[in-house]
Amino acid sequence: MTELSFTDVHALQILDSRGYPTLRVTLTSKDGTIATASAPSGASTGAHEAVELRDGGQAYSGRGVSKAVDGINAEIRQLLLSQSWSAQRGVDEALCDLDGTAEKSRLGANTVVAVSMASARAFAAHSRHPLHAWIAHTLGKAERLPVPHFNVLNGGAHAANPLAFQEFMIAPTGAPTLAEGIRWGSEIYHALSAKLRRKGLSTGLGDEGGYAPEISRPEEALDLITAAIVDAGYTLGLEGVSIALDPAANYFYHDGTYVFNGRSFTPTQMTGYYQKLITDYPIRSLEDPLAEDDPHGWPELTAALGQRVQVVGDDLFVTNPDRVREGISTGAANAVLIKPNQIGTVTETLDTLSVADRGGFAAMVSHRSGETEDTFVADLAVGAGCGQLKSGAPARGERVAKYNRLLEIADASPTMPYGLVLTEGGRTRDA
Ligand SMILES: O=C(O)[C@@H](CO)OP(=O)(O)O
Ligand SMILES: [Mg+2]
Repeated sequence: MTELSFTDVHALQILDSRGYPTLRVTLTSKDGTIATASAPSGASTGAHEAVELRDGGQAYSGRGVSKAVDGINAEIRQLLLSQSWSAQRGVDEALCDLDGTAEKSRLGANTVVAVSMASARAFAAHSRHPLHAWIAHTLGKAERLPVPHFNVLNGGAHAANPLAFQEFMIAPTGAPTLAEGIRWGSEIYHALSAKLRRKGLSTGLGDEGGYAPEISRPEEALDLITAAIVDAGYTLGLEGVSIALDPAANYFYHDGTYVFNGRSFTPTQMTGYYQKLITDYPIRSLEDPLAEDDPHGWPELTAALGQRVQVVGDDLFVTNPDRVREGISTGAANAVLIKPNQIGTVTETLDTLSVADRGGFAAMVSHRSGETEDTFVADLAVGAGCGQLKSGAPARGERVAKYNRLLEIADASPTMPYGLVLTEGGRTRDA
């Protein structure tokens, strides 16, 4: 393949799904392709994530990104136009060098990730492959349509209700095809709305499009969701519809104790609490069940529950290959959440996927709570072959953009397999 030459680089400030400023970049190549990408933004961020650049020097999403946009239109433009490029890794390494900080704070992770994703699209187009196929080829993996994990009930930092747990997801693990799975998800989402209305509960939405009723106990949320699954005519469990939780436990962890619903739990008691939840409900995945600063709790929880459920590190690993490597050696979890903007470049994201794969960890690709219409993560999930994507509710444009992109890929590739990749014990694994 000939080298890729960029002829123009241009960024502008746009809005994200929460109505906060973010940025979009467009790269024009000599071969005539135009590649764009937009930066998403998290609300419940891990302490070790790469850092966004916002005007006024504060990490508050309400601030503008004009400095970040200027950085792309000046410094980064100059860098990308200064030579031709043989591979994505070269572009990403040059971006990291230009930034010069460990956490990408000078140019900003929002800047770097948008340029990196747009560049990956340019390389894919240059090689005449769809983005997902280019990713699979770069990783040496077989493509697979992921099980969509629909976040149908929101709490924590994503909603104004008193529910401490952040995300309650339904996963059509037993659906025969992606299209069927997406239909199941939408039917259950609407059954849940009807159920909430019958109970006089609000159907107002949280940041990811899930309902945010005024409830506080996780069990209440799980009772509503399992009832909605049954109301919609589906069975509970891996052969039907399973549940995945993201408690995002950082947000209710204070001085070594987990506090919610007027009760306090030690890390060991939290493991006992989750044990009961996974016994009582068809839960297959627990993301951030404990806080990022609870190094002893994680291995203990994974040893106790890891044969029965997927234990996913999000804030714990922040898509960082070194942190995942450490987690593999300590047995802190058995899976990693993958969000490109947590680490900053596509190459580092793919490196994290490879580290996880070699260490026997599963992976789930994820959107952020502040999103745009960019669908990069849909292609990433397919190309990684990891079998799982979470992109919020089956409603709201920025969330369904990803699910609709999956449907488009499925339509163009009728023989591509769909579903989780499971070990004999029923745990998720990479393909
Ligand atoms: O915690 C999470 O997994 C994410 C996405 O759902 O939320 P945020 O983007 O706010 O970090
Ligand atoms: Mg999370």
